[in-house]
Amino acid sequence: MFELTVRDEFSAAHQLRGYEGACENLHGHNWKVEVAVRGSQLNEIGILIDFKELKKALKEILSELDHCHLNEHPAFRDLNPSSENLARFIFERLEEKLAGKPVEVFRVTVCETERSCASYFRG
Ligand SMILES: Nc1nc2c(c(=O)[nH]1)N=C([C@H](O)[C@H](O)COP(=O)(O)OP(=O)(O)OP(=O)(O)O)CN2
Ligand SMILES: [Zn+2]
Repeated sequence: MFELTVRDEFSAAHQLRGYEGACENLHGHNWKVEVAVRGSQLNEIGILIDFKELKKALKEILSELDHCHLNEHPAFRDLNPSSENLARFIFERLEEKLAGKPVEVFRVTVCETERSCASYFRG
């Protein structure tokens, strides 16, 4: 089994509805995102999937979130744009984009700061 990871980032504003504290107010983060995919079948040149293809898929998803007020995004109108929910959103979008490819999305990690990250994976 092989595991590949790619990383990217986006900047966005959010507010955590119902949070008791400053995070309920509108504020922003430079979110860092890491995606891990797994698979076992290498192609004839010895790669699982081109890093370029993974990075392009991730970039397309993050461009939808970049410079947005996340609470106004259709996915987060009724769901708090927490790091956890963002990680799951990116995971599910990536699964759609990589359908039919020889990899499984394994884990998506979203970091609000260098010290605070949430990961989503299927347990
Ligand atoms: N489990 C989660 N907890 C919190 C989330 C979240 O998405 N999942 N989000 C927030 C807020 O977005 C807040 O902006 C971040 O708070 P915090 O990590 O405390 O940010 P600080 O800038 O204060 O970071 P320090 O590491 O304390 O400097 C809150 N909680
Ligand atoms: Zn925040």
